[in-house]
Amino acid sequence: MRFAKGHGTENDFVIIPDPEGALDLRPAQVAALCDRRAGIGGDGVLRVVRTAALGEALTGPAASSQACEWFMDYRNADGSVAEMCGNGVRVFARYLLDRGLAEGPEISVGTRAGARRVTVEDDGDLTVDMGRPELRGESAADLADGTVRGRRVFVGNPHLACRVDRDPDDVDLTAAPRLNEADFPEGANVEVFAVAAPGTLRMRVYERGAGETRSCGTGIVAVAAAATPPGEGATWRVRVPGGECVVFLDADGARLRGPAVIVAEGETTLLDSAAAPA
Ligand SMILES: N[C@@H](CCC[C@H](N)C(=O)O)C(=O)O
Repeated sequence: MRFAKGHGTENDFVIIPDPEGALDLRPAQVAALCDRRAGIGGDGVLRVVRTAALGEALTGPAASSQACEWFMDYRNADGSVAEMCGNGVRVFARYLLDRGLAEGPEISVGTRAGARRVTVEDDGDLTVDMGRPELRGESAADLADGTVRGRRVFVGNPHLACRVDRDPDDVDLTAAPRLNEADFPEGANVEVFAVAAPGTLRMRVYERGAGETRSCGTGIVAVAAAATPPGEGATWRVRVPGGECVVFLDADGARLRGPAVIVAEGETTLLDSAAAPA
């Protein structure tokens, strides 16, 4: 089976081309591909499938994806399915463009959170229309070194964006955050962030289904939305351990700009990981 490897601000993905939807990618196989010692290694898998061949009902928020030629079937490193990935969709678009499977400067990618328009910038960065982040009240997470409080933000997938009054590097993210299940029945990605300078945020993230990662595009949008006074627009630079993205917020929603690169390609065999559910 062919694969490619790519990343956006070091949020890294195994890309599996499956244009005709021939693969039945099981969670244990995804976990094996993402294993950093026994596999290729990645925070998730991007299965590249034609929307017409997906074999999955696209209803609710996903319905607008029906109009897209290509669908990003996103899986977390533990094999679970996620609705959306802000870094992944840029890497997915880069893969389509590099392989001549789509033509820029604008392409639309189907996701379980709906269609996402990606624009190629002159310097090679990609900008994604991320829709309107929904701010939904407060919640808390228990971390290894204490409790953090934050805003629940929905960016197609669920987030708890927690502003902390210390350097995010000093927060202990070694253990999975414990969340209020009533607030997050499907789990959530947890961000800790602080204002580093006017217009600049610093953020770290513990991703649902992947653990601490070096970046999370939807998380970057979530903290930008949480840091912006209600009803106002804003532009935020958001620094993460793996680099930097920019978020533009206005009445139409959020746009996420950042890099995306393909670093390798090759062949692999689909194996089951003993660590993941079959
Ligand atoms: N890294 C991604 C988010 C991937 C999905 C997330 N772990 C979830 O389960 O919601 C991003 O760049 O947005």
